[in-house]
Amino acid sequence: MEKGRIVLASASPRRLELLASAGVEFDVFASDIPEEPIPGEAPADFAVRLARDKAVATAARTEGRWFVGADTIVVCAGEIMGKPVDEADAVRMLRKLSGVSHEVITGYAVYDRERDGLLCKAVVTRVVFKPLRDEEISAYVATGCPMDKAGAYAIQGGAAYMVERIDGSYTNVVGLPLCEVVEDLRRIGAL
Ligand SMILES: Cc1cn([C@H]2C[C@H](O)[C@@H](COP(=O)(O)OP(=O)(O)OP(=O)(O)O)O2)c(=O)[nH]c1=O
Repeated sequence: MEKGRIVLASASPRRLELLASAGVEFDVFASDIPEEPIPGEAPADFAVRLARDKAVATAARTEGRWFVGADTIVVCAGEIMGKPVDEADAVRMLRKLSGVSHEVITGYAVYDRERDGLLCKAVVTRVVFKPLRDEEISAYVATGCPMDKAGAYAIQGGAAYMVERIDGSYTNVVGLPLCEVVEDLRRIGAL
């Protein structure tokens, strides 16, 4: 694989690690896209729109052929949860997730600059949390870990023990549905 042809449009260390773990060679270029849902926008459409914007905006700013953008959101009882704005917000989100089922949606997009082609998808994983005690929530929030995670938790970190069940892709929850992304990159000739 010729280096520099795939660009991951992300500042997320999780996405970088996941894509690298699949043996894909790529460059990284962080995008800076405002993340606000349009009123009435369906959650999956929102995640895909952001993923597309990240990929396309990055293509305008740096060299490369294929640009991969992604966005992960948590959806619980109709609420789209991005990253918490502060610790109180993280506590609120974790209380809401306690003992119930929610969806983690990662939208991803691959922009092919040479063909001006765009591939976009959303992958959904269902996650069920055990009921959380207030002390568990406050201890976890005090670690600081929830602050840069959608839904205020990291399944790969301190929240692993809170997860009772998961139905669907695990890497999708961490931030990039690896199986699907690698398959798509192969299909479009990027790998
Ligand atoms: C639910 C969950 C989310 N997350 C992370 C993945 C994403 O990094 C983050 C959601 O924020 P995103 O806005 O999707 O991504 P980002 O801002 O971190 O990076 P970029 O936009 O530059 O690509 O939450 C976990 O690491 N573990 C989890 O279990």
